[in-house]
Amino acid sequence: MKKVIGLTGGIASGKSTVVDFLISLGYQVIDADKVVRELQAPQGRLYEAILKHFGSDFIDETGQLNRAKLGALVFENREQREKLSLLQDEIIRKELYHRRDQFLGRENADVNAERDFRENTDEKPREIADVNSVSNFSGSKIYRKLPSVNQLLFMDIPLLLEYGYDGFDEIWLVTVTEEIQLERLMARNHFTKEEAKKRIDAQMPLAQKRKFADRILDNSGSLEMLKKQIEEALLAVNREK
Ligand SMILES: CC(C)(COP(=O)(O)OP(=O)(O)OC[C@H]1O[C@@H](n2cnc3c(N)ncnc32)[C@H](O)[C@@H]1O)[C@@H](O)C(=O)NCCC(=O)NCCS
Ligand SMILES: Nc1ncnc2c1ncn2[C@@H]1O[C@H](COP(=O)(O)OP(=O)(O)OP(=O)(O)O)[C@@H](O)[C@H]1O
Repeated sequence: MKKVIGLTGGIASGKSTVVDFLISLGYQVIDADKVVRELQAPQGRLYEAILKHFGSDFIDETGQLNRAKLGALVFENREQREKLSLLQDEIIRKELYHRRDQFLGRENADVNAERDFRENTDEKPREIADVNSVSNFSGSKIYRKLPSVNQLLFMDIPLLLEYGYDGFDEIWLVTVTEEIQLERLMARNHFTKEEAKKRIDAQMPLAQKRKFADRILDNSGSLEMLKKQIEEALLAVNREK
């Protein structure tokens, strides 16, 4: 049976890092931030609506949406953030559910989507070395099977809990300590402490998100530690199928 796993977290908690690893293993991922960027591109379904409601000040000289400028506005001002959400939410939600339904075979996929799906589909079972196995010490590795790549779909949705997305078989939460989240966000986006805090405060606190999660991936440590937790989570999906 196919399973849909909702992947969420906080801003800069490491969702894309988890996604990169899942993709390297061959899994299919719907990345909500990427879908939003596609919809916000000129000709995209969100572009005209944003232009109409926020004005041409938010369009740059190449005709693209100036996301940095819009981001600065909406994270500064809750009312503007709600206005943007009202404008975008339904269209984004429909698109994400449509893509999920294509994976589940609930809709007739269009030609391109179907082709992409087939190109990404690989029947081979994934195998990884069991990192906890004693036999590793004698040099021979024990392999345990990961779920096959066409059995699972991951949906990376930053605001999954805030916006009440549903229909997942499991929810995985990528979490970090508040200090590390702030540090990584400032470093990645070159934000001041104040700018970073505003973005973090626009989301449900990670401590609160924990109670909605079926699995917690703690990304406060190294990338290696994160990968081990992802492998364990994948093996658990297989055990519980
Ligand atoms: C405000 C926008 C233009 C800023 O763009 P920018 O390129 O600066 O940021 P980016 O899109 O890469 O988002 C980075 C992160 O910010 C966080 N974030 C984005 N929008 C919001 C929001 N409205 N509230 C809280 N956090 C948000 C998410 O963790 C996201 O991963 C853009 O994020 C946007 O359109 N956001 C709304 C997206 C949305 O409604 N998504 C719903 C499905 S998750
Ligand atoms: N274990 C780790 N150790 C050190 N740096 C890390 C680790 N995991 C992620 N990072 C770095 O932290 C930053 C945030 O990670 P990432 O972009 O994956 O977060 P995200 O949750 O996808 O963010 P957003 O919500 O903004 O899309 C990136 O610069 C990434 O390279």
